[in-house]
Amino acid sequence: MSQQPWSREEFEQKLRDKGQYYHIHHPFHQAMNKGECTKEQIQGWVANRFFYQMCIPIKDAAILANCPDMETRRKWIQRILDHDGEEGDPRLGGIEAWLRLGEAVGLDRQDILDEKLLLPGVKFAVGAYVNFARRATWEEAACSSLTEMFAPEIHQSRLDTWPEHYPWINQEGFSYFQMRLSQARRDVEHGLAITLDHFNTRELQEKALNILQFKLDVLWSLADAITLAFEFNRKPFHGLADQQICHKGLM
Ligand SMILES: O=C(O)c1cc(C(=O)O)c2c(n1)C(=O)C(=O)c1cc(C(=O)O)[nH]c1-2
Repeated sequence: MSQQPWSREEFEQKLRDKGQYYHIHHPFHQAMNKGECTKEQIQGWVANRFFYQMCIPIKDAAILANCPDMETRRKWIQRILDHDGEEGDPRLGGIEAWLRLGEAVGLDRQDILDEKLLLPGVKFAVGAYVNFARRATWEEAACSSLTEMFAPEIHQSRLDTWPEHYPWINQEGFSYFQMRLSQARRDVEHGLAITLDHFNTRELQEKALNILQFKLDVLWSLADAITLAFEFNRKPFHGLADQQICHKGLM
């Protein structure tokens, strides 16, 4: 016989407990927030995280494409506008704000766009997330966005520690982290409501926890790839090529 579903409150708590595996606990993120990273390491993270940034609206468009519910689409579409920015709106979209963070840490905007520092491991991790959103149901894909429950804390910790640890970073670069504090909280409210409503048997609730773990794995793998390249100096094709090599497109 199948087990009783957890109550809404118990289920939400189990989702929130997954925060113990959030990338805020990854050694690379911990080092960044303790001021232990070099300029090259910060640049490596910013340039690679940009790929995640670029793919978020593509992932959200995939969710919209799979969602027959107009009310949900009306709310979900805001996520795309948050990242792409709206025409005529002086507020920055997330992608532009991230490019400015890139400039603030001393990177060239065109180099970021040309993926000069992008690692294959990061592409694979982010690609897995986008492809999951394409293939899964829209409720499952919405559930996978719930790592955002834990994101305001990591953005806030950067705002709290980076200006002191990395005085060479131009302060204007931090506006992305500031922006996301409120945007992530609003997104979570919506994503969580969808998840708590849809995953309403014990089997489905366990599936939701597994989906959230998948997304935690994506973020952890991304940080692992960056660690190998920028902390242990083992970029792909180390010893075989002078410059960084990575395929383009093909996702
Ligand atoms: O900097 C971070 O550590 C971090 C993590 C995450 C996340 O938890 O997936 C997101 C973001 N930032 C972020 O800025 C963002 O816009 C975002 C959207 C999503 C998503 O899954 O839809 N995650 C995240």
